[in-house]
Amino acid sequence: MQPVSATTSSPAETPRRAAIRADGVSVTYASGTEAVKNVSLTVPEGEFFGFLGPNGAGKTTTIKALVTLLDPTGGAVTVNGFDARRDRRALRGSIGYMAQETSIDLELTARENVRFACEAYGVPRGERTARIDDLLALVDLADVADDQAKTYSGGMKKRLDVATALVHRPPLVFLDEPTTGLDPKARNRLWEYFRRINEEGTTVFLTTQYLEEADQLCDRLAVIDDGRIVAEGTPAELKARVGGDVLSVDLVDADAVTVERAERVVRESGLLDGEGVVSRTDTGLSVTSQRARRVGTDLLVALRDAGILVEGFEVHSPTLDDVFLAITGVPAGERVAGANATTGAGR
Ligand SMILES: Nc1ncnc2c1ncn2[C@@H]1O[C@H](COP(=O)(O)OP(=O)(O)OP(=O)(O)O)[C@@H](O)[C@H]1O
Repeated sequence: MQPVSATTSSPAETPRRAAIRADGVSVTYASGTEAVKNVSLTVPEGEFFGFLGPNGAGKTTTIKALVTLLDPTGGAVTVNGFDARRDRRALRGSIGYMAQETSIDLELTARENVRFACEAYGVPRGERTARIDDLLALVDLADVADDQAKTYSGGMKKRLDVATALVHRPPLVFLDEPTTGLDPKARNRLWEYFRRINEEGTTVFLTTQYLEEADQLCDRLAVIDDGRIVAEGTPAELKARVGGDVLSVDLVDADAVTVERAERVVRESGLLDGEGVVSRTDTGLSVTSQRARRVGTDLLVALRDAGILVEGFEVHSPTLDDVFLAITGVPAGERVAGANATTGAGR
């Protein structure tokens, strides 16, 4: 293995080695699309790291550069101490990768799929049977291990995908939007496995569009938008960056003209004292401010005095959805070309 540099954490902790290190990584596709622009990040061993971003932000392209499925046009990648250009084979052997598209063969049973993965990853013959049984038990597919994968639900197929990515017991696993399209129950079940794997020492790099998923699972997050990392920190740090509480106001008429008028009323009320952020939402407004709790009622009165009917409201501590809205200007999971609905209240 190549020597790896250590990452520093709090002075009291022993510095952990970096499982992933990306230095100024850029990827421009042949079409000219600059999908990833000068991305640098370090993930220490043992961390559960989340990589968030809206559709087309560059998450999959970054993951592909990290797992050597594509060569960056600029920058350097080191994973588990292996340089992505020089030690490609060794790097690949040291990681698990669950792609967005399934890699299982639907005609085969779960057992056959995992056995096939064992062969592909060179798991010693004598260890295979026990390894297969362990993994199928881990993802709760032991009872249906001999049924063809085509008879499985979406959640079961994803769980089989996870099992095949783990056959060689990699110290680091990349999960690219592993729960997209699953119902909440199936998603929760996968979260349990991911947690368990991480608790047993596996470093996890997860991309997701689901902010609750990131909040539930991740020690630390980076947000990518339009190919650039725009925020990084623990979920708590990112929420603190929002700067205050959030007043969500649902309007009776949430048409563009009324919402714009409501936004103007809030901004010109003087109640926010020049700080805070007012964002338009599908149902009305979101007002993020240190003063949201104190002046919430007065803002509602100002709207009523302007003839704008309020259907409902609530004040809450920031969630990652609010972080996302504040950073990228669009609600999570939405990408509106050319639109930026966030405006500073005092501007
Ligand atoms: N093979 C490709 N050739 C050209 N452009 C591509 C290719 N793959 C992705 N892109 C473009 O690169 C940008 C980043 O795409 P990428 O798939 O990395 O984003 P993402 O954040 O993973 O999105 P999603 O959440 O939709 O999967 C997008 O503009 C996309 O259209």
